[in-house]
Amino acid sequence: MSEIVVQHLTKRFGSVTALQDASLTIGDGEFIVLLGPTGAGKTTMLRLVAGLDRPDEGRILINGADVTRAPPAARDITFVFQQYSLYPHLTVYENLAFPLRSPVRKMPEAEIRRVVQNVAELLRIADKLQNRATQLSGGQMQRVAIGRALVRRPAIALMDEPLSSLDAKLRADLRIELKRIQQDLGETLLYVTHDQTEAMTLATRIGVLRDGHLVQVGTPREIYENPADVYVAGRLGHPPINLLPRRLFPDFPAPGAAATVGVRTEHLQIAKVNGHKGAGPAGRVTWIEHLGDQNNIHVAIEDQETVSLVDPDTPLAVGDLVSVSLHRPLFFDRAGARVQA
Ligand SMILES: Nc1ncnc2c1ncn2[C@@H]1O[C@H](COP(=O)(O)OP(=O)(O)OP(=O)(O)O)[C@@H](O)[C@H]1O
Repeated sequence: MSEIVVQHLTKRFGSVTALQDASLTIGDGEFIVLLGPTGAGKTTMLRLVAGLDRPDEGRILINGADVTRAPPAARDITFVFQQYSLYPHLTVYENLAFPLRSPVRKMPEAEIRRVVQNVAELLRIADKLQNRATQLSGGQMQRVAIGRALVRRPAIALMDEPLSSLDAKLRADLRIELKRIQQDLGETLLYVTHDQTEAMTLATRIGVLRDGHLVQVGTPREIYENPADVYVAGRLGHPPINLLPRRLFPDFPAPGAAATVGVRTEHLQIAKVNGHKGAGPAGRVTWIEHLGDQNNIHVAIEDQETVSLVDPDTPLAVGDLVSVSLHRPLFFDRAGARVQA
């Protein structure tokens, strides 16, 4: 069992506050993804949990023990970085066996063989065990790096954009495998990315960071459907959520404080109107993107550009007049905070 508690962590670098009062509890077997743009504080949080940096304020507990001042080696953690960090002169087998060979563990060689074989099979690199690390492809190397982090069953494995240096196809394959392995092993993970697809598909919970603040923590579905503010709403969804002034929808019931209406592309529904205007505000089709399985229809409502996701068979052309209807809109006040309907 593992539980990692991060309490009120603050880290400053000179005049920059990289992390401000961040608190998070990571339960056993959770896959927590920290999501945010560059400079948001994701790596800082990871490095503090790893013990590579010391916080200015706050505490870190791993399984009840306060490790805030403990060096990395004294914490029950492993990490994987963006760049492969294998021992190039060793074979894949030796790379995987290395973390198990610590003098403290005294693991018998037969047991090491069994564990390494098992992880190699999970990672689908069992046929590469005798290869040197340098004889592997990028994807295989990163597989081994992930295997090496998981092989000794740490309290928590920390991963900083481990898939970002791989090409898109490999990244998608390894993403699925990483999730499968994490589930099979019941591993606890803290994972940093700025890729929303990784966050949505890997995480049991996502922590959204902005300017050093952990602004919301929730399941991918909670973050997508129930964002705390305009910023979080804009982090997930591709194309991004439509953010429109309230005045465009005078007939739509909305809370008094609502200044902005947020509508996801799949919830902005449009219908062609012929001559007479339909219900709701009218818009004009300005651009059509054909994606194969769906079309992104760009619609101008007055001076506002919006995007609607429609079935590719819908007969629409640039210049068409459409009526616009909103489903499950989100409301935000002037400051961008969520206002409940
Ligand atoms: N060692 C350092 N010295 C000075 N400033 C730092 C240091 N490490 C991080 N920072 C600053 O702290 C802030 C947060 O950085 P951090 O690396 O945690 O962001 P990030 O969300 O991981 O970004 P990225 O996606 O680019 O890795 C940034 O403004 C960064 O410039």
